[in-house]
Amino acid sequence: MEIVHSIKDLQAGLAALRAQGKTVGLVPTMGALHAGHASLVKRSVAENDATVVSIFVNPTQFNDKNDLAKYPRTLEADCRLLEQCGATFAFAPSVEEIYPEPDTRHFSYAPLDTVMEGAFRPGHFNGVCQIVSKLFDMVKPDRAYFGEKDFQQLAIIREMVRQMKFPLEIVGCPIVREADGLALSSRNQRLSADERQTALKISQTLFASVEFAASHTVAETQKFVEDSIAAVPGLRLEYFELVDGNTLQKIADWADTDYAVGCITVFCGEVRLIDNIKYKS
Ligand SMILES: Nc1ncnc2c1ncn2[C@@H]1O[C@H](COP(=O)(O)OP(=O)(O)OP(=O)(O)O)[C@@H](O)[C@H]1O
Ligand SMILES: CC(C)(CO)[C@@H](O)C(=O)[O-]
Ligand code: BAL
Repeated sequence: MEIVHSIKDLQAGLAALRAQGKTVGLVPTMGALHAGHASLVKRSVAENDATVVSIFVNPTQFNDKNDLAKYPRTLEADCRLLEQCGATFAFAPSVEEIYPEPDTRHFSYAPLDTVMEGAFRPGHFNGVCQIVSKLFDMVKPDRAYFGEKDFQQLAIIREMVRQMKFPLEIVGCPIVREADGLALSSRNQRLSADERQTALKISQTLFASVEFAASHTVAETQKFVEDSIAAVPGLRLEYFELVDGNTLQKIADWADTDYAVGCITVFCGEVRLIDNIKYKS
């Protein structure tokens, strides 16, 4: 595996592969890699001749400076994991390399990007689209891999690709969880041992809500989740929304969709965690 920091070096390496007719997969990340990321990388390695993994804590998608400052950075360990997964390039650019001047482009995919994370992290998806579109332009991948843990992000990137006609395939990958159910997240590293136990209630509540939903209305299921989280000291619910998985609009009745998804964001102490779950129709 080659570790590259400049766009020029990355593109030189990619040109050599392209000249041999090789396909390229791209896995965009912000580093602090874990088994969730590894699942995306392994899938790309299996489906493409070469895999680029970008490691870049993208400042334009952070609306909270504290969150940006505290985001874990573990480049050496990340590169060891990527090597084991069979990645071809780890692309770890500086902020100046990616944004030599401010990116003034504005991306708007309303109503997909105005609800949930879009409402609580103003500008977040604009920043995500800025960096992801730059990566698509730089790498020109055949396929790009994103996790379903960031469910709304995946929907917005699919819409960006559709509208901007990027000639690539977006591959959504299932959420990887700890053995006890907690969704893997780089931000889990910031949890104390006690908080880690408390955070477990998030996935447990989602799993329980799927069983509950089988014999209750959407409104009752909403209340079940809200009450379950409120009953846990140390957790603060930011939102829980039951939405159509394609439109991301709230549903009022299970019959409104055959693809219902519950998206949740919870503060565990100071750490903001997200998760989601599908409901059977
Ligand atoms: N547990 C997981 N299962 C599957 N994919 C995941 C998981 N965690 C992250 N990903 C995916 O990895 C890619 C990079 O995500 P990112 O670097 O933000 O990691 P992260 O763990 O989601 O970090 P954080 O949630 O703290 O921002 C995204 O496409 C994301 O959806
Ligand atoms: C897609 C992404 C790498 C863009 O910075 C980020 O939003 C993430 O890690 O999900
Ligand atoms: N995984 C989404 C990146 C972020 O939280 O900014």
